Amino acid sequence: MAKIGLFFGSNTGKTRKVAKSIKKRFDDETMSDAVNVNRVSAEDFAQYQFLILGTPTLGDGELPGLSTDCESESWEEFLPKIEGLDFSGKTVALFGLGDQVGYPDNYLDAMGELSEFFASRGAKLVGAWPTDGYEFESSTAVVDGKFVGLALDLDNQSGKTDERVAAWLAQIAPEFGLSL
Ligand SMILES: Cc1cc2nc3c(=O)[nH]c(=O)nc-3n(C[C@H](O)[C@H](O)[C@H](O)COP(=O)(O)O)c2cc1C
Repeated sequence: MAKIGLFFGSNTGKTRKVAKSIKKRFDDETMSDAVNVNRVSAEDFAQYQFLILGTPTLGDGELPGLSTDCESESWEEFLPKIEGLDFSGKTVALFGLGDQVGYPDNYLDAMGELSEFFASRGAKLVGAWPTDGYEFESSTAVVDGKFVGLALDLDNQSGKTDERVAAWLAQIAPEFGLSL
C-alpha cells in the first residue's frame, strides 16, 4: 500500500485532472493512484495515515454528488460511509476547485465542508493557503484569513494551476515526510 492515499470527487473532470497531475509527481510507493471516492471502500480509505483529498464545489456551495446533478455518486454519498470513523493521528491535506467569478458567494465551500468533517473527527489538517490573488465575496473554506487547503480555479485562472500545485506540494511535503 502506498504511504499517501489520493482521492477526489469530480463532475466534469477538472478535479480528476489535477489529482492525476499530483500523482504523476510521485512514485507508487509514496502515492496511491488518484482514485475517485465513488470507487473506494470505507475500509480501504481508513487504512491511510496520510490523505490528499480533492473536491469541486457544485450547486450553491455544495459537495459533489447526486443531489447536485452529478452522473455518479461522489463525496456527498461517501461521507456518510465514513462518518463514524476516528481520524485521530491522521494527516489530511485538501485541494478544492471552484469558480470565484461565477460563484463569488460560495467559492470553494465544499472544501470548507470537507475540512470541518475531517477536523471534527480528529484529523490534523495541513496545507492552509493564502487568499492573495483571488477575488470572491465569501467562502466557508476560509478560516482565520486563509483557505483551509489549496484553492484552485480552472475556470478563470487555469494558467496558475501548475505553479500553485507545485508550491503547495512543497509546502505540505514536510508534514507528509516527503522530500521533493
Ligand atoms: C452547476 C454548477 C454549480 C457550481 N457551483 C459552484 C459553487 O457554488 N462554488 C464554486 O466555487 N464553484 C462552483 N462551480 C464551479 C465548479 O466547482 C468548477 O467548474 C470546478 O472546476 C468543476 O470541477 P469538476 O470538473 O472536477 O467537476 C459550479 C459549477 C457548476 C457547473
